[in-house]
Amino acid sequence: MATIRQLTHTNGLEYLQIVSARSEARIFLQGAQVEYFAPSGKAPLLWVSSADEYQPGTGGIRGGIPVCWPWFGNHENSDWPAHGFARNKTWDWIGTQVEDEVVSLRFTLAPEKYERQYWPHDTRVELEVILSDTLTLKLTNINLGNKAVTLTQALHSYFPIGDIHQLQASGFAGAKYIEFGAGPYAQDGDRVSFEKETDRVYTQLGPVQQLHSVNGTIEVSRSNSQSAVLWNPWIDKAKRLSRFNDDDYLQMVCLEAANVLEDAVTLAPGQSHTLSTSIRWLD
Ligand SMILES: O=P(O)(O)OC[C@H]1O[C@H](O)[C@H](O)[C@@H](O)[C@@H]1O
Repeated sequence: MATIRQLTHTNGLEYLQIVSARSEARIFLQGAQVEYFAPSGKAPLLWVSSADEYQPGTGGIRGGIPVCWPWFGNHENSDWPAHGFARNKTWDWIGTQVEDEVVSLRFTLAPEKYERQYWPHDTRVELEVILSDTLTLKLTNINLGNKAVTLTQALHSYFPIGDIHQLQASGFAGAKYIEFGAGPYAQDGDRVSFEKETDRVYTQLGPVQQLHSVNGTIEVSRSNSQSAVLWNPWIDKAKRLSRFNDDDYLQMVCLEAANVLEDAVTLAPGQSHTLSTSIRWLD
């Protein structure tokens, strides 16, 4: 029988703890951030830094799946916050469904929490988190106004890959990427391995990638998304990053289901769009 408890972290943030026959998860209301997910009998599928202190408003927890909305990365207005404001705000938990030990939870960021100087638009944003043997996130935007709205976004997933030197990411054949402001480059082959700072914004990317790690293979699939970000900060950036240990780069990689660059979402009045990603252990 699935249980859902609303708890308060020792440092004050509220979260939901969900335990079912299929999986165990924690979701923080700040940012509607999934911070922990493990299918029954398997290792956690998400990575979190031990350096994070779970403080409010610091850009979310360094790990799990921060929601980057209503823009991804640095805004063209350089003093606007990186990755939007949604990851710093408390979302409302608005619905729960349990069927056959699959738990589905819905969250929304109320318009009164929007930073209006950045987002004057009349939109509704909702995140559905589906906890089964697989973790699925669906991020829906609806344009309730009478003008077209364009946004970029990402489900910024951090994965526990054990040893970055032994990681191979696959599923990139045919894609293009921009890195450190340069490109687009054509992807060379299907696989990516890591030997330096990597911060690639892929476009024209197929719907399924895999992370072949010493911990096993993680499959990440996406829908309504032709773009994704592949990130490891490596040695120097690890030292500069907040809420991150110097050697954390060895153990994590981010593969972020996105709508960025030419894959940005433009919604006509009344139109909706759902970005989704599913994550599972393959072995
Ligand atoms: O430190 P944050 O604002 O959470 O950003 C963390 C990272 O997010 C993305 O992966 C970007 O591509 C990186 O350039 C950035 O460093």
